[in-house]
Amino acid sequence: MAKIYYDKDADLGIIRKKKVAIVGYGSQGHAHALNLKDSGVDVRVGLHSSSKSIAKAKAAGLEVSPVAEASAWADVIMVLIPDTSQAKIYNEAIASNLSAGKTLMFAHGFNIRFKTIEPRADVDVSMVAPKGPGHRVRETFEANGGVPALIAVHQNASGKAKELALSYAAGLGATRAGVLETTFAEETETDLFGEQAVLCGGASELVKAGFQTLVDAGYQPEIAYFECLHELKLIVDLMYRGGLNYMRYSVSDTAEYGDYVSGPRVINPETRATMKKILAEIQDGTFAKNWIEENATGRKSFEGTRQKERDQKLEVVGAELRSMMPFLDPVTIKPGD
Ligand SMILES: NC(=O)C1=CN([C@@H]2O[C@H](COP(=O)(O)OP(=O)(O)OC[C@H]3O[C@@H](n4cnc5c(N)ncnc54)[C@H](OP(=O)(O)O)[C@@H]3O)[C@@H](O)[C@H]2O)C=CC1
Ligand SMILES: CC[C@](O)(C(C)=O)C(=O)O
Ligand SMILES: [Mg+2]
Ligand SMILES: [Mg+2]
Repeated sequence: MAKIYYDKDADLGIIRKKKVAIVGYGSQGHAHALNLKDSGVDVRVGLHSSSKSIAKAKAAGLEVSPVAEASAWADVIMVLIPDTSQAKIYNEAIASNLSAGKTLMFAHGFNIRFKTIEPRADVDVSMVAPKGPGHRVRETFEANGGVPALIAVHQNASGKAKELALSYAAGLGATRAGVLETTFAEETETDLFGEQAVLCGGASELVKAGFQTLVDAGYQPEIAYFECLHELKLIVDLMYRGGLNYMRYSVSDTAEYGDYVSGPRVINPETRATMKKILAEIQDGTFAKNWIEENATGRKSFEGTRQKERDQKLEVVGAELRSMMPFLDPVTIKPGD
């Protein structure tokens, strides 16, 4: 049985007595910094001098310092820059400011699991990993809710690493939803698998393949967009509230019958075997090695794919349709974002 912690299990007073450096002000960074600040925690954001996030963080009322300075000032250092930049920044600006008794924290176990960061033994190393995108971590907190999170302790020099991680999770709003205890290895492997096979890779390819099948068969792209992307959110919202059972209760019996007979033909034994292979490549370090190598050699393949994906017909049609639905608060991703 998973060990799950809620508000009543966490002491917010622990993190309120600490100085917390949030390194990075992107998707997770802005959410952690602002939620903790709103929870009464003494927060400072650490960014490099040419960072385009400095202005945003200052405009939100946060104090900003270079990463080394923020790390020297802090008792707790949360690393929230991209996974493949963390080892370099850790070696250049954090390690020498990480003295005995301090706490180093992560929101994903990648660099500890794959040993690209190996902190000194006399510091605590822990993780609070939200199970949701950073912008949702902030929005849900502002609506008095929370996004669930995983906590783990890699080094417990003080003997109090878990209590501090739980307190941090409370400041973030995660104990309102549930905080599950895990290890760095379990978080890293399940998170990478989930985003690749289901949440990002699996869902995107499913949407693209459905859209393309309809368009190739001569149906209107706008109808294909509404059918395969827009309505997906409405369906997933039902799952979010009541699981597959509530979704199947709400859709027609015709849709439910189609779900049972056709779903297993899309996600078939071959797809399941591929999922196992993807998991094995995460576990044996192949995925991490390839991703680190891609970054070290200039991200050519990644950037090329990103551009192609951004320009595809599904995105062009979708942007047009969303612009007619201001109530969705549509977002346009521009080059450089
Ligand atoms: N995205 C998410 O929702 C989730 C992320 N995580 C984990 O959280 C961590 C942070 O991810 P995420 O929030 O997506 O990161 P982002 O890509 O959003 O981080 C961007 C921030 O990092 C700064 N940054 C980028 N490169 C460097 C660098 N080389 N040196 C210093 N600062 C840099 C950027 O500064 P600049 O202003 O210069 O751009 C910006 O402030 C990762 O470990 C990730 O796995 C965990 C759960 C969900
Ligand atoms: C699903 C992607 C994620 O793991 C997340 C938002 O939880 C990430 O790495 O961004
Ligand atoms: Mg995740
Ligand atoms: Mg992830």
